[in-house]
Amino acid sequence: MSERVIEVVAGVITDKRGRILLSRRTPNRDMPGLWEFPGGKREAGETPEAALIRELDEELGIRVTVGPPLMAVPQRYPTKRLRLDVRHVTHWDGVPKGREGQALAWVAPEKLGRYSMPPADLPVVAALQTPDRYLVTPPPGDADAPWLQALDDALRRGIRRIQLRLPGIADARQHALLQQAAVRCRRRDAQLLFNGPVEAALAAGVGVHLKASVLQTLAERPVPEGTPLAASCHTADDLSHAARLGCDFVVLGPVAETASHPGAPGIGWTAFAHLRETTALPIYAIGGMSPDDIPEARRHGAQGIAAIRSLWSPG
Ligand SMILES: Nc1nc2c([nH]c(=O)n2[C@H]2C[C@H](O)[C@@H](COP(=O)(O)OP(=O)(O)OP(=O)(O)O)O2)c(=O)[nH]1
Ligand SMILES: [Mg+2]
Repeated sequence: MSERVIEVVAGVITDKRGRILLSRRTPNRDMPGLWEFPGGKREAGETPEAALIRELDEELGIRVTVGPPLMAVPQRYPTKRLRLDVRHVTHWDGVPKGREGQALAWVAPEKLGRYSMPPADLPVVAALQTPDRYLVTPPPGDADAPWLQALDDALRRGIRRIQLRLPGIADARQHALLQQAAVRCRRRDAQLLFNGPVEAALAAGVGVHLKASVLQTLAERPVPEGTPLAASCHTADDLSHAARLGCDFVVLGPVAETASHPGAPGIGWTAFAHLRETTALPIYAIGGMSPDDIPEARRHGAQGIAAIRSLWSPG
């Protein structure tokens, strides 16, 4: 991992209808024909904002106001390493034109998946389409009612992606909680993934979350396309295996020390970003994370954070 990292800055330009502008790479460059967020390489001494303003003028003929960062994706390609720094563009003047002969398309966010994009863009698309928080449930205590109440509270607070994890709970009780959680999530249009037997998840009509140890035993996708599939990853090997199985997203960590594994140090953000480089999967950072960590997670290529405590009973 010695080569220089190429710094690229790109913009999410949104029209009044919420469609996003993509630009098609021309035949004479690398990755020809792929669609991308308009932008380009930062020049020496240039800030990311100045680079984006210059690139969008050169490539599209528009003058932009650069808004907040969406995320930055460290990515390793066969012959280079880059860091794709993606910014929202909050305002622009002029009519975008393909000034370098490139095709342009305005695309509704939910349709971005129909466009072939470079690997570094896949986590960015996921961040535009799916939640920045992935709640992992704690097991219930003696009674189910307070646990179900806490689940409802989390849904009411806006949690829309949940891993049902019930370590140490007997099968019959797990099954009953799965049914009740599935109903509640469906009502709120939230995605539920069961960290447990695949057959039980399929019968309940929910997705599957694979433990790292289970992930490694599988040779192919254990659920049909369309059933959400995620996995817990700790190593580059876990990540490549999850990508081969066709996981929709993964969690990677522990980033920091966590109350569920006291004394086990986290891998830290630098190691997280190095692992992130090796895959195009959308990733949530896990391990001692709270919503306050989302901006830092996004600077290191995560689309957000996964957590038990800070998302289950905040404050
Ligand atoms: N602009 C942009 N580049 C991306 C995206 N995703 C991605 O992997 N890349 C890669 C493709 C290229 O290897 C690199 C950007 O280089 P580029 O060729 O567009 O650079 P540039 O606009 O400065 O053009 P040039 O003067 O170097 O030809 O980043 C993306 O969404 N937008
Ligand atoms: Mg460019």
